[in-house]
Formats: sequence, C-alpha cells, structure tokens
Amino acid sequence: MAVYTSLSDSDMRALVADYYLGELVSYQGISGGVENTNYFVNTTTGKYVLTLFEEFEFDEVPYFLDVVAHLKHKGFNVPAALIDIHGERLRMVNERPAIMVDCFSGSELKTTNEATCKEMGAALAKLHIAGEDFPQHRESHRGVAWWHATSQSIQSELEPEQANLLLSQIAEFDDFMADHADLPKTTIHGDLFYNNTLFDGESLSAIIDFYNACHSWVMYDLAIVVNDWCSDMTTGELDMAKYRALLKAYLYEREPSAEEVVAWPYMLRIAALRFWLSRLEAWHGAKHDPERLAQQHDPLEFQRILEARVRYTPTLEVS
Ligand SMILES: Nc1ncnc2c1ncn2[C@@H]1O[C@H](COP(=O)(O)OP(=O)(O)O)[C@@H](O)[C@H]1O
Ligand SMILES: N[C@@H](CCOP(=O)(O)O)C(=O)O
Repeated sequence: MAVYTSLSDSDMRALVADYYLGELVSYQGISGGVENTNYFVNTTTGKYVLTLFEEFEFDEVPYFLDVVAHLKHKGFNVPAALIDIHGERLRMVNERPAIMVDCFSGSELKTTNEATCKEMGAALAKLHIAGEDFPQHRESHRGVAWWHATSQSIQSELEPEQANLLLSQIAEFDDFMADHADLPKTTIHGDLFYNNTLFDGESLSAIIDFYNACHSWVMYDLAIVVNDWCSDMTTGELDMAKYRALLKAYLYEREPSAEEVVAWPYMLRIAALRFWLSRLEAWHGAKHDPERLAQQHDPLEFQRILEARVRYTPTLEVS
C-alpha cells in the first residue's frame, strides 16, 4: 500500500483543526496511488482527501496547484487545494508538502469502453482549449531532456533489442521534431490514464492527479490518453472501436492542424516510450526491495504498446 508518510491520530486531528472542516471523524490511507501519500479524511462537514507530495519539494508544488485552480475556474471538476485558517493552500505535514482537497463522488473505472472513451475524448479537447491561456509555461520533468538522460543511464540494464528500440525511437522523434518545432502546445495533464479519472456510471465526474502537468504538445497529451484508454494491455494493440469513439469526440471539440495530423504517429510512439521508460526506471530502482517492487507498474505493458505502434499507427482522422 502506498502510504509512505504515516500520520498519527493526533497529527491528523491537529491538521483538520487548521482548516474550516469541523471535527475529524475518521481517516484512511488510500492504497491506489504510487507517487504520493493520500488519505481519505472524514470530518463533521464532509469527505476530503489529504495529499502529501513524496516526489516534489515545497517550491515545486505551486505550479500544479495553479494549473488546477485555472481549470477549476473554467468549470472543470478538478481537485483545487482548500485554504486553511492561516490563508494558505500548501503546508508542510511530517516534513512533506501537503494539501487538502474535496473528495469527489464517483469511482475509478475497472476498464474502459466506447462510452467512457467518448466522454474522455470530449473532456480532453475542452481541457486542451482551457489550458491555452494558462500563463505559466513549465517544461515537463519527464520530457525530452529526461528521456535522453534516462535512456542513456538505463540502457546497460536492458536487453540489446530493448536498448535498440528505445534509442532508435528517441532518435526518430528527434529527427521529426527538428523540422516541426512549431507544433501546437498547451497546458497538458501529462498522465491522464483512466485511473486518474472518476466516473459516476459512464459519466466523467472528475479528473485528478495533475502532477505531470506541463506546457507541451497537444498531440502528445492526446497520444498519452489514447495509449492508455484504447490499448489492449496484454498485446499492446489498439482497440479500434474505443480509438474511434475517443477520437471522434475529441475532434468534434478541437480540430487539429495539418502539422498535428502528420505528427500523430510520432506522438503515439513517443508517448508510449515515455511511460515505458518511467516504468523501467522505477522498476530498476525498486528491484532489490520486494515490497517496493510489488507496487510498481509493469514496464512490459508499455514496451508492447510501443512495439505495436512501431508496427502500425492509425491516422488521426475518423470516418
Ligand atoms: N479528490 C479525490 N476524490 C476522490 N478520490 C480521490 C481523490 N484524489 C485521489 N483519490 C483516489 O486516490 C487514488 C490515488 O490518487 P492519485 O492522485 O492517483 O495518487 P498517486 O499520485 O499516488 O498516483 C485515486 O485513484 C482515487 O481513487
Ligand atoms: N500513470 C503512470 C504513472 C505516473 O507516471 P510518473 O512518470 O509520474 O511515475 C503509469 O501508469 O506508469
């Protein structure tokens, strides 16, 4: 279970007393996540989620809080940080930066289907449009510089065919980008996997976990979503019915440029590579610690997705 920072009853009571949330009733660590420590917190006024940031330092967090505040202001159901009795939204709790947010209704999807893909496609396009005027342009901490450095440092741990796939795909992407420096960018979520959404039935109720948000290519974010929502995780192949449903809803809201259409196959491949690489890095970092290793996502899923996108990529248009 991913509760890296444990809080005592008295810590939690004192924390709740520092917000306008009434009295603490109960709390429970959330086992779903892998990056942060999250607790469900029940008080006499409602249900909240406490997040302690395990991978970011205090000064790195405000950007993400500002992205979420911007999107909430534009009407999205996203977890904006609550303000405490001192007027602060970010604080230190047991030496980690921490925020309290509203707990949303709905539950995590067990899997995706055409209806939920359609919901996501429409919401993603609106998110991309809403992010265009967000003024802070932060580079991704898992972007081009990171994948160059990490692919170099990890290659000796890999089978030769894996290293070759990794390095050749990065080189292919670099070559393509050298001639397409003006591809449209916006503020992207960067990790909009279906486990970062909540649904009431087949209706999207909230988007969470904005801690990969950054200023990057619009098509890259769409590719991240397509690879997770529309792939068969055992083969890596796209489920074309889900793919068409998601894209059709997206394209109804936002029309890509001709250059974005050309970039699409490259974006599908580099988006798969980015998560293959982050999973490889995490897996190799944890391989001597069985408890941590058991919490890691399987890198092979994204190797298979990348291999499938190398074999075939569909076009961005849907008929
Ligand atoms: N505001 C929220 N409302 C309801 N559930 C939430 C909320 N935030 C997190 N959760 C639950 O906690 C799980 C883990 O949160 P997440 O932010 O994805 O953690 P991590 O960053 O560690 O991956 C989510 O999958 C979701 O079930
Ligand atoms: N959704 C990702 C995990 C988040 O990515 P990270 O690079 O921030 O660890 C996955 O399933 O791999």
